[in-house]
Amino acid sequence: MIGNTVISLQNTDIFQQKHLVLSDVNLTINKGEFVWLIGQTGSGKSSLLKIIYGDLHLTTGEGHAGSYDLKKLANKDIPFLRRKLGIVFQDFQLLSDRTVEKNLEFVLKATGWKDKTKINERTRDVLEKVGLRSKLKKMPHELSGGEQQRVVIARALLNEPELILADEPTGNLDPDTSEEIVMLLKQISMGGTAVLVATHDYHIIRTFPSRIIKCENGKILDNVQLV
Ligand SMILES: Nc1ncnc2c1ncn2[C@@H]1O[C@H](COP(=O)(O)OP(=O)(O)OP(=O)(O)O)[C@@H](O)[C@H]1O
Repeated sequence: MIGNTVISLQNTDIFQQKHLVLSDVNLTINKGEFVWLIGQTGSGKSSLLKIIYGDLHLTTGEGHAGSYDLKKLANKDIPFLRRKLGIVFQDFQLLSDRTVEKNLEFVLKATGWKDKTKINERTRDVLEKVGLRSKLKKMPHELSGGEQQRVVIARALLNEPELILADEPTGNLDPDTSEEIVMLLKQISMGGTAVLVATHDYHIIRTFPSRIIKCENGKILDNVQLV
């Protein structure tokens, strides 16, 4: 992280298979900020997230995520970059054949944690943060949709990320549960972790007003007002 800046993209073009999706992107996200990301389907939201977590390669302009220079990112750096990012995506679901505890332990071990006591403590700490300490031994199918999403958020918090990236985190949830999930993400941002949330749900944005960035006509617009 350079100063307060967690994400910085300058004059960046974003491509999918040589097709230019977003051009001349300029975006800065600071520590503790909560930012909504909107745009019609196919406008480039996922592509923007992919540049940030190293799934698309940055070839033009400048880009930094935490202390990582996205332009110089080598394949070997990607797991380390992702440790600094908490990822809450629908296609990064929980392992259905393991308890909540084992799901979290799996990620800790995969990211280099070895000490059993520390793994136990960290697992319980993050579940406490998301209000699910009592669900440690449950299987994912024994949890509600909202509780499963809380476990996904707990998993994203395991390695104390500088930024949480969330893609439609409330997509399958009812309005009350959606509000609880966004409230939790807001609390996390108030603790200093930046949070970037892609959503199509304008109702939830109006309930929790915050900075909005929008993908539109191949550009990123900043500080957008909803009409
Ligand atoms: N793997 C890919 N190969 C080629 N083109 C792609 C690929 N993934 C996405 N695209 C194209 O890039 C553009 C932006 O897609 P992207 O997934 O970033 O949009 P989005 O705003 O996230 O859409 P949604 O809201 O539907 O998730 C679209 O025109 C899409 O067809």
